[in-house]
Amino acid sequence: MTDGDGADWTDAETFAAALDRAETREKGHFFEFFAEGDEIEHDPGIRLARAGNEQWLSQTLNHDPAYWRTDVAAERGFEEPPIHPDYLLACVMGPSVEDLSEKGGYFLGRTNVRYHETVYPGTEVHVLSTVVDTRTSSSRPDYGIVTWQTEGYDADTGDVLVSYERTNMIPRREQVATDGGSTERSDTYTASDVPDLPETFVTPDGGYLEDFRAALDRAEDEDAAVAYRHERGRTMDDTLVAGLPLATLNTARQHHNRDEMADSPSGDVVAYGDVTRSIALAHARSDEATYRERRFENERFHDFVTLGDTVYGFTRVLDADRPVADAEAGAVTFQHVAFNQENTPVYSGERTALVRCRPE
Ligand SMILES: C/C(=C\C(=O)O)C(=O)SCCNC(=O)CCNC(=O)[C@H](O)C(C)(C)COP(=O)(O)OP(=O)(O)OC[C@H]1O[C@@H](n2cnc3c(N)ncnc32)[C@H](O)[C@@H]1OP(=O)(O)O
Repeated sequence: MTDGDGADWTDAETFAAALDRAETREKGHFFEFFAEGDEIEHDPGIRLARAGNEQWLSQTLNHDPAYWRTDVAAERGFEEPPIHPDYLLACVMGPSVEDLSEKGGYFLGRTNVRYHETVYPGTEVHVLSTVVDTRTSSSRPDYGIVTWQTEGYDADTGDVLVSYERTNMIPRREQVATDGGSTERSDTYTASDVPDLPETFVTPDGGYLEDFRAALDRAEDEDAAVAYRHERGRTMDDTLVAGLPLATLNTARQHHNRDEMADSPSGDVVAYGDVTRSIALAHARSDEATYRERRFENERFHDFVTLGDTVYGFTRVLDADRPVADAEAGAVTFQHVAFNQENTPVYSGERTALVRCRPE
């Protein structure tokens, strides 16, 4: 095979020499690119399709029929089966990766996740991020830490659908002197991540609002916590690790480039944080009568999840309100932990959802 100048590209040496001389057209941005207050519109945007929603829900075990059965959707007060909040969130973060984090680095956490509207299939979503904080990582001189506020909004109406603050480690173009912190990995799950745990755990009798309220009352009498694990686990396969993030336009090499990841600390591709969390949340939701998702706070990704790892879930119930008038549901605040087959926590976060009252 020769081109016009007679170069033989199938000759290994010729091609290796060409690659050596070639400049790489880079993707993504280094830490130095980001300055507080900068606004970045993420051009790809995304169109939310029912097929993508159903693929996400089936693969992550979020088997809640309100998201595909019209009769159940109507009973739950939706116009038609809507887009699931986990899928919506992942689809808003996905198109932002190319601009914000494709250069590499780790998704550390997210907070202030708010769902502003119910979203239906066919919605075109545009995504906008604002840099809210940049700082040097004291423990890893090759990285800085950036926090962005991101909003996904309806391209037709301009209404904000979901918003959150996300923090990543981002590689620096230039290394800087640090304050001398260690570059060793710290214990990634610290006591401060979990409220103090009493000796005794109480498990609710069921998944309705009354069950959570009764369990919290019982726990208070016995100086116990309402906490339990969920039985299901989900082993991370190619569909979950590479397929689902790509379906949200997430271009992070961590999920789909095994060649590049072989030399990274994880040694292999790692799961998209939104997939890992959605699986643990699905395990939790399978033990509760969810009505609506409301908000998430203090989400942290503590450790890598790689191909072949299995994701399980653990839940502590922190609070349960009285029913909201007319909705026949009330707010429950949970702390969820995703953990792997070695019982290592990989994700934790606080979630408030409306949970249905027991039917009459
Ligand atoms: C979409 C996507 C990628 C993308 O987006 O393209 C992804 O899905 S990718 C997959 C999901 N992700 C992961 O797989 C990461 C799992 N995780 C780990 O493997 C370990 O966590 C670690 C190796 C990253 C770090 O390990 P570690 O060094 O032991 O961790 P820590 O010392 O706790 O944190 C180090 C510094 O980050 C500061 N820090 C931590 N958390 C927060 C937070 N929430 N807000 C603000 N600052 C924070 C901390 O304050 C410290 O700052 P300093 O460097 O200044 O001390």
